[in-house]
Amino acid sequence: MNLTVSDLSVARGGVPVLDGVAFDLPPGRALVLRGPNGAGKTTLLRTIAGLQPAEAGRIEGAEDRIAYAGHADGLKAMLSVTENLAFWASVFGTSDIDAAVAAFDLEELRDRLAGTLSAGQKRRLGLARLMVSGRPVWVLDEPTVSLDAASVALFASAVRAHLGQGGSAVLATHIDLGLAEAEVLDVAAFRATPRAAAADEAFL
Ligand SMILES: Nc1ncnc2c1ncn2[C@@H]1O[C@H](COP(=O)(O)OP(=O)(O)OP(=O)(O)O)[C@@H](O)[C@H]1O
Repeated sequence: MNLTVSDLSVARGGVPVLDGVAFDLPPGRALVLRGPNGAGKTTLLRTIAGLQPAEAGRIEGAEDRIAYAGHADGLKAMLSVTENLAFWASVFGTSDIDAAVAAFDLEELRDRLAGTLSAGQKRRLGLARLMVSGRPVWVLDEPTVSLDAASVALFASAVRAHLGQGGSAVLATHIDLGLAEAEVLDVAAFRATPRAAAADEAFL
């Protein structure tokens, strides 16, 4: 099933950010969002993930199919690495955490409390959660922040494996992950024009 976005308008804090966003993402493909700081990548990803409503337009193929990883890792500090992943496996109704532990090189950290991990280790654990979710569409906002070169390579391999298994991914990233099969969407092309009516109201 494709993730299809049509004529989508998104806003942040009541201010229009993007208008007319459209793409069609089939299984096995990745879409990389580009654009300068403040262009609207996070706002678009949050809307696709269902964390905020769209102003207009349609999103098809998203419901119950998305695993979202945003700026916050969303970890439980007082649970171990294994317990965090087991918790998420129970939330998503899956059971296998071993593949995610191996893919993100977490074996030696299994019994460590998440709160005691380094920033990059926390990020690896947060990303490992994507695999545990079993969800086909990964929506990722700057997933490589805090990762060293080796961890970026692990992450890129995990995304490639996910695509190879028929998954898909929409991700905002400023670095090249070497995903040859990825398409690029520059969100700056969809910049919303300010609504004149809203500005006029200040002078009524
Ligand atoms: N919590 C908020 N409340 C109001 N406006 C916000 C909020 N967060 C972001 N914005 C504004 O919304 C617009 C889009 O921001 P967004 O975070 O989506 O951009 P981005 O492309 O992800 O940027 P970056 O590359 O810096 O992460 C910007 O003008 C920003 O200042």
